[in-house]
Amino acid sequence: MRSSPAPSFAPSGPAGAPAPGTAEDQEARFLSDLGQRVRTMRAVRAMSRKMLSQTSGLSERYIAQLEGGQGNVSIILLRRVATAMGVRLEDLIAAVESPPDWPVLRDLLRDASPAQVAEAKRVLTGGAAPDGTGPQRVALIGLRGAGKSTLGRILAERLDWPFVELNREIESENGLQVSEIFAIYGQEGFRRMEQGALRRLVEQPGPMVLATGGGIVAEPLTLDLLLSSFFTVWLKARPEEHMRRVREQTARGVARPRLPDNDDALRQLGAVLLSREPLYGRARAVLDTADQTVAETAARLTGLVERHFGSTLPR
Ligand SMILES: Nc1ncnc2c1ncn2[C@@H]1O[C@H](COP(=O)(O)OP(=O)(O)O)[C@@H](O)[C@H]1O
Ligand SMILES: O=C(O)C1=C[C@@H](OP(=O)(O)O)[C@@H](O)[C@H](O)C1
Ligand SMILES: [Mg+2]
Repeated sequence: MRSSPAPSFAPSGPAGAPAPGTAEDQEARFLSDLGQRVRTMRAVRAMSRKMLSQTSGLSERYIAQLEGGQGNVSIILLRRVATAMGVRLEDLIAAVESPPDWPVLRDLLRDASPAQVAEAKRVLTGGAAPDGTGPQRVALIGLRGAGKSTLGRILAERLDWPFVELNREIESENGLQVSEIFAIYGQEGFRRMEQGALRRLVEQPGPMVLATGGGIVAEPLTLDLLLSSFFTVWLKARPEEHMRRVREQTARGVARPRLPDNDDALRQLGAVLLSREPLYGRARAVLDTADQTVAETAARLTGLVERHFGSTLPR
């Protein structure tokens, strides 16, 4: 259980079901699950222990103990950890059932059909009813160096659709670079701005190819909005390839956050990819870009999108 990439944001085990074992066993499992959730959410957000330590004020050693399921963290310190990662405290411990109707809604949703869940989400988010054809919108997701920007631009050109880079939208809306937003407002602030920018794009009419930022899958509401409003494609590669591509870009002078050139950086990238795989895997389509040239991948991506939209594409 601990070694598998548990889907984030979901409490482990059926809610309310009594856990087997003695009270001590259950408590040890609770702490271990809590630690696993902290580790997974930190990895999904690509935060090193050092970064989390700096933003939360907890020592790296303390965070390591927490993630290892050792020691009974105080609720205030756990709150600091949650705030530093931009997650809800209840997502770290278990679902908190605060609104009085929550248990009823939860039970209804658990037994609902996919169509009922989709309708409930549409009502709750104030979204428009689907018109059956679906908007001509494609979003590319994946880890840094997946090819979202490169392939997105080529795809948009071939389809003659506008190309939008979400991180550039966020930068122009807020008058700050992504790195500055992270430095000033932290992960939580960036994810809020990212969600706002995505909402505004979704409200715009017309077709679009969108290149997202690698961490867009970290915030459940943002991911849901993306999945429900775009034909999403996960551009997949191996950690070494992500690493090599980003390094080659940096060497060519392409402006992007650097990746340190060491084994630890590769290990971290691998851990981030592993933790995000269940989230990236929610895309409607997956395109493996490993051992492929840009031209080959671009041709396959264009074919994939054309097959999906079929006759609705202008000829
Ligand atoms: N098969 C491939 N698909 C996409 N990009 C590739 C491929 N092989 C090599 N690359 C290179 O990898 C880099 C991908 O970078 P980029 O498009 O900026 O990724 P992202 O926007 O996902 O971070 C580019 O320099 C591109 O030329
Ligand atoms: O993977 C990530 O956590 C991030 C990827 C970046 O986007 P790119 O994938 O465009 O580099 C950017 O959104 C931010 O620095 C966080
Ligand atoms: Mg990019």
